[in-house]
Amino acid sequence: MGRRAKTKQGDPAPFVDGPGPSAKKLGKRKAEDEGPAKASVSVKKQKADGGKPVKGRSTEDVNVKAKKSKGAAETKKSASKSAKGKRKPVDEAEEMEDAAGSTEGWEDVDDGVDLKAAKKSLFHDSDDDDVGVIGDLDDLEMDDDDELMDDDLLRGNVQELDLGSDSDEESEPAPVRLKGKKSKQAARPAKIIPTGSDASSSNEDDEASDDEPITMANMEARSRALDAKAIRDAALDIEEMQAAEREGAEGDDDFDGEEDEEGEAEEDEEGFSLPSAAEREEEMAAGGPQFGAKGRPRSEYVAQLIADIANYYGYNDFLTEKLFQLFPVSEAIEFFEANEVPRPVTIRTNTLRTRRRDLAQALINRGVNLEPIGKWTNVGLQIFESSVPVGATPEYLAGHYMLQAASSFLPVIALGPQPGERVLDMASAPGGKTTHMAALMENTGVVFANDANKARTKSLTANVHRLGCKNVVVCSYDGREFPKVMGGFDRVLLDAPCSGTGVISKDASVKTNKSERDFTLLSHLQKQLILCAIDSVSPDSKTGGYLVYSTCSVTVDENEAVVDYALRKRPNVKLVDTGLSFGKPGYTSYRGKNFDPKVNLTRRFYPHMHNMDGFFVAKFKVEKRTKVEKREEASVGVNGEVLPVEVNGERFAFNDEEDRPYLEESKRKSLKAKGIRVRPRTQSKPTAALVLEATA
Ligand SMILES: C[S@@+](CC[C@H](N)C(=O)[O-])C[C@H]1O[C@@H](n2cnc3c(N)ncnc32)[C@H](O)[C@@H]1O
Repeated sequence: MGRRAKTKQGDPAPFVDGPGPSAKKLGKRKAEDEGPAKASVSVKKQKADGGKPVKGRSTEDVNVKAKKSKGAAETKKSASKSAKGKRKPVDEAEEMEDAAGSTEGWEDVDDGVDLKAAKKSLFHDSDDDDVGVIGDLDDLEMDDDDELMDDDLLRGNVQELDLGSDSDEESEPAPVRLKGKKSKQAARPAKIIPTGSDASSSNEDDEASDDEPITMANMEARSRALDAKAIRDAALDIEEMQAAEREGAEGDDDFDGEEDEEGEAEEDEEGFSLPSAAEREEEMAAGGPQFGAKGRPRSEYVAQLIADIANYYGYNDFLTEKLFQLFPVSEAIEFFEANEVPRPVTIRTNTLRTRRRDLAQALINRGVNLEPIGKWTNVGLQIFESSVPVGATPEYLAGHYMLQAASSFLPVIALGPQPGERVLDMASAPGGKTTHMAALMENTGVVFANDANKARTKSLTANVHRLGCKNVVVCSYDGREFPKVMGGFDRVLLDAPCSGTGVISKDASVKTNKSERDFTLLSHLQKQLILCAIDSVSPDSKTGGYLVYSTCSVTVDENEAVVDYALRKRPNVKLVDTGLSFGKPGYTSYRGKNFDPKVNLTRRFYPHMHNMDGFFVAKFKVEKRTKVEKREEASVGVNGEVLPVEVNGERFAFNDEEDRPYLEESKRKSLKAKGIRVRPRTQSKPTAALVLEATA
């Protein structure tokens, strides 16, 4: 059983503008980043807390606790703030601005607003009649970050949510209600939160907990702490081995068994003896240097660590390895750990209905404790605590805001739709990004909001109405039918169906229900969709000619590999800068596979680094095709074409015959979703016939 099943989640950490995590803690990758926030997570810190986050306690609190021994006074101050009731958000926002020496990020709040007069309203019992997601997920069980925010969050107190259970899409939505005054979130620190991998604080706590006698009450916690320590130690072992390997490679000249003047092998301070030439020969004969216990190669340690992570966090082995491979060892642990912590609750101001400062004031008046998300968005607000259900306030019902993950703002910001344009949102339900685009376009031009899953277009339509978008046309086609259905768009957003490995903190089922085949099929679908998306963009557009491809997944097969594939298949497109001020550059090479160097213009976002859902954004400019360009003909239809795909770095082509049942099943579901009657499985027709039926 995974760790999630054993623990309740703590409260989310805030987004904090500023430099990314220190190089010391997260290595070079992090030092380069200037993310807006840092997830405050750590296996080490959890050890001090018995190996699990305490319910109702934020990660900041965990860190505050870490500091307690050093600064009890500071913590008391926070606690007294909390005891007095809700904090004064704007005062605190001002404090933060002062600290940052800037007023950006809160620029649209009236300075003179008397927020002390803010009063609490009671909406605890209001029913949210917003339309939740109805019906099944699409064929490939797409994960949908926005939906989880705007629909799933409506089903209960976010802090009480059992994130380990599958969301029930049919269930009656319940209003979101964050914790009220009692929430320990009020004690959160206002600055960048030190990572839990802070060795000094962790050690203090380690010692304290080890000294305690073992009792029935603390036994379980201690056991979890030991598990966490084992994983951490294994990670450190592997890092040491990697360092030793690197040193070995670099210092080969010094490491050839040369003896010093006395004829003895060099010894380090701890009495380590370098192997003699004979020993090394023996070692090489046995298959190369062995680390750790004699006869145990590094790969065994890595395999053991992966198995431990899978067991501890409750992932299947395949996905654990896939995710583990994305990062250096210690960062991988941070990633897995961050997936155990909910991301901050965020809302997007609907500028078609209100301004952020007015919305902020209205919500503050209702007892909501909030702040701007960061300088990179002028419409986002982060909710820290609320005495009212934020999914059922009058402002929510009147469409003044959308409950939306911060990461979901990114592709729309990158796309930058302009007033008067013609835009396609190829996979749009439940409409978080569609409604954002409609607002940026000031309700002018037209947004075609498409989704293959007809059932999901109901929540899309409901959101379009609630937010007052008048320039949206909802339609339901398989995205691969574009541009045949319609083309010539100024801009296209393909927020592709994906595995959801970036939103594991919201949907823990991803940990166990994704297999290698899922990733192969998803990558295949994404490649088909991206070519159709490219072909739907008008290269003649006077104002645009752009495509943004995004996913809420962190795997390379669903991101860089898809982008690279599109670049190879469509010589008339090029990658351009996303315009996003933070995020890690995409991989240009991964596990022996090299991508187009321009893939470094794409951006990756991580829970452990940016305190937002894992996300990927790529922006393309579509240009006219020239005659000289020899278009590598892509097989993008739905009738079982051969497409090269990557699985674990290896290329192979789809076998039409083998895949036919999957393709047919997929088509069948798609037709059913459109309300078209399909024959029972036993009498299913060949795929080609099904396609004809679909287009008839
Ligand atoms: C990540 S979600 C989209 C979230 C949406 N963009 C938003 O911001 O609210 C992916 C969507 O793709 C849809 N989908 C799956 N396969 C599709 C296809 N072949 N064509 C079009 N849409 C598809 C799913 O029904 C799902 O709603």
